[in-house]
Amino acid sequence: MAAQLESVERCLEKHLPAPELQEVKRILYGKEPRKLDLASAVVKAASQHEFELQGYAFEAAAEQLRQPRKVRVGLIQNRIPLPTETAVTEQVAALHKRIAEMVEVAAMCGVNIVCFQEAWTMPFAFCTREKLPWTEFAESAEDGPTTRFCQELARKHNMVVVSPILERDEPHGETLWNTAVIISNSGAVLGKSRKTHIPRVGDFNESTYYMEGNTGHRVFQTAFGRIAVNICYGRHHPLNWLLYSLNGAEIIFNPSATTGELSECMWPVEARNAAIANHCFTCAINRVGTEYFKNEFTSGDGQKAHHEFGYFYGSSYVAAPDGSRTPGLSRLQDGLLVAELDLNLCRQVSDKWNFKMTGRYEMYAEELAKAVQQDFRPNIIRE
Ligand SMILES: NC(=O)NCCC(=O)O
Repeated sequence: MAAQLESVERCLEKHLPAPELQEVKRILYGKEPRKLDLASAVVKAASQHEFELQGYAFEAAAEQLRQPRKVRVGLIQNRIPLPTETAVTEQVAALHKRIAEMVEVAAMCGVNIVCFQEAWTMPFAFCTREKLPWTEFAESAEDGPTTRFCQELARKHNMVVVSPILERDEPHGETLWNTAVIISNSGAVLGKSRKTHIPRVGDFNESTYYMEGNTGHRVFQTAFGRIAVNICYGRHHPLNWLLYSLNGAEIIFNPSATTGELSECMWPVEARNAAIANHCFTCAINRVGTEYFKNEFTSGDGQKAHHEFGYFYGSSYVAAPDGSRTPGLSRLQDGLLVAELDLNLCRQVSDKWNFKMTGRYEMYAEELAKAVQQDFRPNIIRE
């Protein structure tokens, strides 16, 4: 039943009278980003390929010494096109095909940096705790078929591609990782960023498959700005966002896979709060739909075994450092969200709110260093 709601914003638009709607939007979403005027050919292409297309621009004040630094990001959310029982190579090929057609439209919209959802080349099968065939979806981040596919996209469209995959690290004992590969608009692999925090909640049994990432909080200098990737569960960890920001990230992508019962009330808050707290843009992406697995699995909660692990509610959005945000993409269908970001807004908001100056990092560092010691005792004053 809940899965039938298209989006919170559509619901508000449908039911609130115009003046109240404007006021509710102002309070809930902040300054409304301008709607992008997308060419009719683009709108038609999206509709032909049966996905939603939305476009917005976040503007910054004009400055005397700096030109506007406008970059267009594209967030892609999608269902898995084939049943999970289909041969691995067929599933991957179908996903490549789907993403290629969506990226084609992103290119028509002038997108400079595109990011896909977490583990985009596969069903989110970690709930099953089975190894085969799911581990067969793992690929080399440096030269696997998906990275080569994304390199072609990057070259063809002069676009930076953020490609979150299940990585098989051959030189290190063929270990598995949850990794985002960052491909420059030149087509070169700029590097990779591994998921820092592995969930231990509900059916997200990912710790059965891979370890906490060891790539730290690296930031990638691209032709269009400095970007970082905070994969899914990392969004619950404010220090994770902070460290990408301390390393200079202007845009932090959060490719995710998360379900309604578990996290939907947290979704609109976390990435948006990170944009505010760190004076940067954040881009939250979630997959869509219900994925069915042939073999039943249990959730270790005494309930009956089941074949699905919940509804992935889409709702991808972009948040800006001034607290404003785009509406979410649909909860129900594939979608491309295009957002034009003037990166000058990051410093403008920083100069206004000064969190990087008012933050007491030395004090936090000192107290954290004590808190992780074995002999630590909480600093509680008692009568
Ligand atoms: N993929 C993933 O880390 N999901 C965990 C659930 C959540 O963070 O909402």
